[in-house]
Amino acid sequence: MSDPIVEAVAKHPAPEGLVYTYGTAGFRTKAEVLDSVLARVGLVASLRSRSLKGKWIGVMITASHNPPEDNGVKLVEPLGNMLQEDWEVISTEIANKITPEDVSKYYHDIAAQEKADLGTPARVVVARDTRASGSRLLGCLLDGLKATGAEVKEYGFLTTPQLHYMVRCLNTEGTKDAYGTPTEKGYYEKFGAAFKNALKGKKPAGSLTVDCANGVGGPKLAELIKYLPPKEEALEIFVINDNVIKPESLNVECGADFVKTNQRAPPSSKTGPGDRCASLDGDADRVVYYFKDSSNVFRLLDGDRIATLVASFLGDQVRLAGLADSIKIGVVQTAYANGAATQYVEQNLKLKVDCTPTGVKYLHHAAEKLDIGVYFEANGHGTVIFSADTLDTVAKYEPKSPGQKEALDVLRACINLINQSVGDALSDFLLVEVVLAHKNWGPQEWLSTYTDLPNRLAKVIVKDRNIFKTTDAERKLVAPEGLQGHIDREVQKVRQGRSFARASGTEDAVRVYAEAATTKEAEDLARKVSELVKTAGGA
Ligand SMILES: CC(=O)N[C@H]1[C@@H](OP(=O)(O)O)O[C@H](CO)[C@@H](O)[C@@H]1O
Ligand SMILES: [Mg+2]
Repeated sequence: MSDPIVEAVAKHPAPEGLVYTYGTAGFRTKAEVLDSVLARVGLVASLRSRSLKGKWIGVMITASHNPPEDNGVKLVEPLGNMLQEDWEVISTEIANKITPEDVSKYYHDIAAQEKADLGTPARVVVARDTRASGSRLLGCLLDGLKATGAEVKEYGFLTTPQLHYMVRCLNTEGTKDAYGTPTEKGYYEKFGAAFKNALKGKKPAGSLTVDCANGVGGPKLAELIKYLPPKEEALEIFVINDNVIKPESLNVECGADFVKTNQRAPPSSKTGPGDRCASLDGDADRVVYYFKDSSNVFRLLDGDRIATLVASFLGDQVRLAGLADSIKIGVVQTAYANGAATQYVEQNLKLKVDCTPTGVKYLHHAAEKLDIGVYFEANGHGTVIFSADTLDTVAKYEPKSPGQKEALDVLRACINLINQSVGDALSDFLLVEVVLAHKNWGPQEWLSTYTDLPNRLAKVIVKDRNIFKTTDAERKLVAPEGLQGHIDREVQKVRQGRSFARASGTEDAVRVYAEAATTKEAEDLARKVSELVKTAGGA
C-alpha cells in the first residue's frame, strides 16, 4: 500500500548537504532550496493541530525584510503566538531527515509522542506575502497538508499579522473571547472602527506617508484606508513603495529594515520638514517612524520610541480613568533598546522595564505576565497586550465622572485597535497616530521626550557563531571564556558605555552592539568589541 506521506515528501526532494534550522523567524533562506521544507512544514502543521485536538494552526510563507530571492515559512499557534519551542525542534528534525521513508517514520513517531490522533481532523490556515517564489512554495506546502488529510483554509495574500489575526479569530469564534470575524473584511472593519473610536473626534496634525517596502502591506493598507474615517475628519495617508507587480523591488532601498539599518529615509521619499513618515517591512509586522527636522536632518523614531509613546499614553488613560491602583503597566525591551529609552521609562514614566533575549516570542511571553505589557524591539516589532483580568476590569468598570468616562472610552477603543495576536505594523501606526492626535504632538515633540545615546550595531563573521553563549538576557557572554572580561574593560573606557555581543538567530554572524555618550566613543567601542569577537571566534 502506498504511503501518502512518503509520496508527498518524495515529490519535493531536499537538496543534498543543506542543514535547515527553525530559528527566531521560522525557516528562512534562499527560496530555491525551500521546496522540501514547505512540504514537511505541512506535515508538522497537521500534527500540531491534531495534538491540540483540531485547533487551527497558521502557516505563513514570508521572508519579511529579506531580499526578494529569499523566502521562508513560520507556524502560528492557536491564539496567534509564535510556535512553541519543542515544536521548533520537531520542525528542524523533520526538515533534515534524508529519505522520504525517514520522514514518514518520524511523522508517525511524533504523532504517537504528542498524542496527535491521525484519525481526527487537522485544521490549517495558510497565507503568503508577495514574493515571486510564494506560489510555488504554497504548492509544496499544500502537497504536505493534503497527504495528512488536513482541512485547509487558504487566504491568498495576507500580511503576517493578518494571518495571526485569522488564526486567533477562528479558534475563538463563538466563545466569550471571540476576537473578530475571520475574514479580511472583518479585520479592516475591526481596526477601522477602533481607530475612529480611539480618536474621539481628535484629528492628527498633517498627513502620514507610509512606505510599504513594495510588499504585501501596500495593497492591504490601500484596502484598510477604505474603512478608516474620511481624511477630512481624521488622517490623510499617502501610500508609497507599494509596487507588488515588481517583486524584485521588495525591500530594495525602502522599508523598515532599510531605514533602521541605514538611518536614512528611502531615496524615493519626497516629504518636507516635519512631515511624518512610517516604513513597514515586507510582511508588515514591523514599523518605524521618521521625519526631517527643521534643519533637514533625518530623525528616526524607532520601536523604542513607539513603546515609550504608547506606554506613557496608556498610563495616562489608566490614571485618568481612575484605574491606576488596579492596573499596572510595564515595558518589555531587549538589550538593543537604547539606554536612554530604558532610563526614560524607569525615571520619567516611573514604569517597570523587563529585558528579554532577542525575538518576539520572548518579549511576548514576558509581556503576558503584566496587566498591560508594552513590548517593542528597537527595530519596530511589537505590540501591547492586556491580561484577561485587565480586560475584565476595563469592561466592568463604572466611571465616576465625565473625565473618567472619556479616558475609559479611549482605553476600550485602544484595546480593540491593538492587535493582540502579534505585533502588527498597520495597527501599530494607527495607534501612534491616535496618541499623537490626543497629545496634539508632531514628530518633533515626540522626539524631544529624550535624547538617544549614540550607538552602533555591527556584524562580525566568525568560524562558528555557536561558541558564543550568553546569559542575563544576552547582555553577558559566558563563552568563549574570558571574552566578557575584555569587553567590560573596553566599556569602562568610554562615558555612558554599554556593549554586548551575541550570535544572531537569523544570520550566520555575531552581532555587536555599542552605545556611549558620543558617536565617536560608540563607534570606537563597537570596533574594539568587534575585534575582540573576531579574535575569540578565530575568524
Ligand atoms: C538586532 C536585531 O534587530 N535582531 C533581529 C533579528 O534577530 P537576530 O537573532 O539578531 O538575527 O531578526 C529577528 C527576527 O526577525 C528579530 O526579532 C530581531 O530583532
Ligand atoms: Mg517582518
